[in-house]
Amino acid sequence: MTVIPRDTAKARLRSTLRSARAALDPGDRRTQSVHLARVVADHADQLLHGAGDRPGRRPVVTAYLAGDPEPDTAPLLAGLRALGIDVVLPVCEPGYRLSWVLWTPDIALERSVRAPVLEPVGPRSAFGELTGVGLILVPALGVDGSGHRVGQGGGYYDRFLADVPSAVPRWGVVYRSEVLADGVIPVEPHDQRLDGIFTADGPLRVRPAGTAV
Ligand SMILES: Nc1nc2c(c(=O)[nH]1)N(C=O)[C@@H](CNc1ccc(C(=O)N[C@@H](CCC(=O)O)C(=O)O)cc1)CN2
Ligand SMILES: Nc1ncnc2c1ncn2[C@@H]1O[C@H](COP(=O)(O)OP(=O)(O)OP(=O)(O)O)[C@@H](O)[C@H]1O
Repeated sequence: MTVIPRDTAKARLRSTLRSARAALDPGDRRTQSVHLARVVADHADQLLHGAGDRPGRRPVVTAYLAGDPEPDTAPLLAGLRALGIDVVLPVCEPGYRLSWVLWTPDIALERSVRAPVLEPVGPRSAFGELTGVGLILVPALGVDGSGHRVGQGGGYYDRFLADVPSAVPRWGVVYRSEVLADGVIPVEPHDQRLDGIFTADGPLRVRPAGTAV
């Protein structure tokens, strides 16, 4: 099981954000999740750049299977698939690495042995084995206006994003109250910045397109 430090400024912020998220009204969470799915579907195309320009091949988005009280990604996954976009989902591997499984609506799910999340059961690929990935959707508890992110604390996405070409856009998915003021998130050297934030209110680009990490 993932070991997470609890006594740092970031750990305290994580804990505050977790409590605030859990305190959101469930109806509001559902409504925001549905709006979020629409926002992502409406903007995926322009973010995907040339990822779909491969004859006969579908563009690919990396997403994730949300667990309560994260914004529900079920409508989002279905919405992307309805647009002809392949969605891949993460599996937690040893060493805080992620592998990826192609999502289908009827895919079997099982609880991860490494983190309290559900994972798809199916053939796994390393990110480098995937072709056509044009957008990375990143789970977060909060993101600030410079693209700094607080996640669940495993460091899975910081490690993953460090190895992904910066040309592939990486966008956080949060409730609108989780867009934080600059300076609130303690930044560490390993932290990977995001290019933008999806909320129910729309896309918010926080770094100019093409900026190097
Ligand atoms: N839906 C979802 N899937 C994901 C992530 C995520 O943030 N959300 N991850 C993003 O990296 C990875 C899993 N990472 C995680 C790492 C630790 C915890 C975790 O331990 N959470 C506990 C807190 C334990 C504690 O308080 O110490 C919890 O939620 O109760 C959750 C996810 C990959 N899959
Ligand atoms: N590229 C990396 N190489 C080595 N260790 C890393 C790297 N990125 C993060 N870590 C370690 O992972 C741990 C968690 O990092 P952090 O608190 O930033 O997680 P997080 O971004 O909130 O989590 P997650 O990405 O799983 O949602 C820290 O102990 C950090 O040192």
